[in-house]
Amino acid sequence: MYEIKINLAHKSYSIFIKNGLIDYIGKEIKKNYKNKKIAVITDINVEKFYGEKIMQQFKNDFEVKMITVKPGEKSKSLDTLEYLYNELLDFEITRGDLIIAFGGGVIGDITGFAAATLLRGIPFIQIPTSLLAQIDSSVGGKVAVNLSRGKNLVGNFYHPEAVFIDPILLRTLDKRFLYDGMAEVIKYGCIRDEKLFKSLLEYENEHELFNNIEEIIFRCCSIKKEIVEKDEKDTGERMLLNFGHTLGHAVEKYYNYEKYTHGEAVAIGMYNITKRSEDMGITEIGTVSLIKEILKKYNLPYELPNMDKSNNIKTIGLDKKNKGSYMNIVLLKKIGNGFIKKIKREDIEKYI
Ligand SMILES: NC(=O)c1ccc[n+]([C@@H]2O[C@H](COP(=O)([O-])OP(=O)(O)OC[C@H]3O[C@@H](n4cnc5c(N)ncnc54)[C@H](O)[C@@H]3O)[C@@H](O)[C@H]2O)c1
Ligand SMILES: O=C(O)C(=O)C[C@@H](O)[C@H](O)[C@H](O)COP(=O)(O)O
Ligand SMILES: [Zn+2]
Repeated sequence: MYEIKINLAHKSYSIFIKNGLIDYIGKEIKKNYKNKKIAVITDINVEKFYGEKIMQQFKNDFEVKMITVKPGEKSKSLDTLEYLYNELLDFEITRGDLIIAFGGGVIGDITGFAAATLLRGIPFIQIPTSLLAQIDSSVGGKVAVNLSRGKNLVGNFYHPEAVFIDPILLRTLDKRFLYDGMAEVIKYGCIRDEKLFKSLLEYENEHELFNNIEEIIFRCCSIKKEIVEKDEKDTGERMLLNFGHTLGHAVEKYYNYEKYTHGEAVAIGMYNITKRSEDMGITEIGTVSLIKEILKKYNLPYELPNMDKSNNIKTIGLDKKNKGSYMNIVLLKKIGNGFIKKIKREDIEKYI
């Protein structure tokens, strides 16, 4: 079993990674939690595959309730949040109990935000089930819901008590969402780890990728740990994790979260901002062609769709990396070497 400890000034917690962990997760949780109510929040797809399995783990030792929402980004909304608050209150949950986020990034983000805010904070655990959630969203404490104006506009930093990752759960993941997660894996390679990037280019097939998935998850979570420990609140280095997201979030929102998944939109964002920065002489020549090659290999889009530019600029105006009249954008010097560039708001058009 891999264990990665996240050490923050105010809290520490562990990420456990092991094939088959789902089969004894109840025992692991029981080591630290007794006599508690547990509310498991999930979506319909994950419930279909693993609902019974997870309930089986808790039903003898805890009073447990499963709360299920519709799958997909549209569920990361204020309406779903209110539904969750009501279900949790019907269960008479208290701050002495436990909430479990059991699903992909959508479930992790909304459950984390509900846990952060209901009764001013209830402890929660992440059991991520999609690749994206296992390598990115379950770690680091960013929790949020979307508003109609944009992504993650209402949120908080609220860390889980622990993260339990079982890569075997990825076997039932739809191929589209496997690649969706690969976009964020590629992101880590771009900003921090040329070796990871190159190995992703070299895998001959999906079988080889799956053979290495536990290590890939470990590597991505380790990079995130290093960055989050230095800059938990996203005021500096953590912004690197937002590579491709300035434009990506605008693309997702422009199509009302229906046309592109988060990872697909981030792929478009990474390619297009790098194309511009390479043209401007900021990024080493050849970088964008490597990004194109890797995105094509993992069935990810890269071309910017024909969108209304002024609408995009308006959405980007709400990006959380903005500070007053300045924006922070994430660019690459080359593969494996990301940096943050401070630009004037009016200059953003040059980069997107
Ligand atoms: N908090 C963060 O740091 C952070 C980081 C990256 C992304 N995010 C957020 O994460 C979200 C995207 O996450 P996602 O890609 O996991 O989307 P998702 O939660 O919608 O999951 C993708 C799909 O896979 C299904 N699924 C999940 N696990 C499965 C399994 N094991 N077997 C079968 N089906 C399964 C889900 O039902 C869903 O249909 C976005 O909202 C994004 O903004 C947050
Ligand atoms: O953990 C981070 O920091 C990230 O930026 C990770 C991103 O992959 C993720 O999509 C995050 O939710 C984006 O955050 P936001 O601050 O741009 O809303
Ligand atoms: Zn992301």
